[in-house]
Amino acid sequence: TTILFIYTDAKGFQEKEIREKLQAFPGGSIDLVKQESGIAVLTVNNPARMNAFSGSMMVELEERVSQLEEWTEGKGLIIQGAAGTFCSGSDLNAVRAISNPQVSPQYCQRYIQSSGQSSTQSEIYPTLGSVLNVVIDISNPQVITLPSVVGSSRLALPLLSVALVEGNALGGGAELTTACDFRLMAPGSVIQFVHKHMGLVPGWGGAARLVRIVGGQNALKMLGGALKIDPEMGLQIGLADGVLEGSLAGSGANALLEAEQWLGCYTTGPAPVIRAIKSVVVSGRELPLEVALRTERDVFGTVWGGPANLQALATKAKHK
Ligand SMILES: CC[C@H](C(=O)O)C(=O)SCCNC(=O)CCNC(=O)[C@H](O)C(C)(C)COP(=O)(O)OP(=O)(O)OC[C@H]1O[C@@H](n2cnc3c(N)ncnc32)[C@H](O)[C@@H]1OP(=O)(O)O
Repeated sequence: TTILFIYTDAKGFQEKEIREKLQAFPGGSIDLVKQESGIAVLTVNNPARMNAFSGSMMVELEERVSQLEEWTEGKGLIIQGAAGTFCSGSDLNAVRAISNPQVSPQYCQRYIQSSGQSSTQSEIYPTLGSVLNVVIDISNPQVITLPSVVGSSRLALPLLSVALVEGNALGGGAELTTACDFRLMAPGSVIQFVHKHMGLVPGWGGAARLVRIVGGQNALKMLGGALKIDPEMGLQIGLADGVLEGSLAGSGANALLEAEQWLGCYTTGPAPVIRAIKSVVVSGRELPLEVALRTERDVFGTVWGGPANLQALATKAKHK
């Protein structure tokens, strides 16, 4: 299965073992609603901790992404946080427990053994990060399966994805926003890579993606200054793709409606065509040119002569 592939492929970790370790830190949920419109909504739901990621939520995220991979009618994905705020990163209670072997000696011992690390406390924290990295990076919301004709491995979900940022996206939450194609910010919202204040750097792939989104100069400033990026600054540096209207924002339902309308501009049309668009753009961005060109030709072959193409030819469309 996909899950098995993910976990066994990643540094030799076994699925069951990793699941058990993460499940030792429960709380919250990752909720998925697939809609008729072809747009799914994924909600990071742990409001008592400002939607921080518990261990069990990591496991659920991977499961939801697998479900999205199997959703062939899907075109778009909105990732939001529950109760008007996005995500405050890792659950600090779990991080503290793992950083202190006296709180959870058995867990730490097993963890250290399986990861081949030594047992000093300073090595335990980054080790947790690498487990989270395995889960987030490989099952990040951009992970896609290219059409089988390409014979390629997973790159990203074949869905156009948006992070709907209300309230705060901090630490790992800021990293999660970068795993989406687009970011929409509500008035008053903040994206902040607080890693420096935690004595850290991003470890979930957030730095590498951030550089691609805003460029090296802006990424250095954002990480170096742990800058609070508001919607205006977000637009200015290209981190935000849009700002929600003040009149609609503030109520979760309205913000979501607005995000759906915004995303609908790009997902209107037949699913195979929208998914093909995502595939050619991701392969163009992520793969070496020669491979990307080959991929594009193959993806083209999946829509050429397809229903949408034939219908367009039959209607003698004018594009003005
Ligand atoms: C740096 C990367 C690293 C990784 O990759 O693993 C991380 O992501 S570490 C986590 C980084 N995030 C933080 O440090 C967030 C810390 N929290 C805050 O700054 C504030 O709580 C804030 C701004 C999110 C919200 O402030 P506000 O005043 O509106 O609410 P409270 O502070 O009263 O928060 C309510 C409640 O939520 C708990 N909380 C918030 N964030 C976390 C978290 N990341 N993990 C666990 N719990 C969290 C907070 O402690 C409060 O709980 P309570 O029991 O009511 O005291």
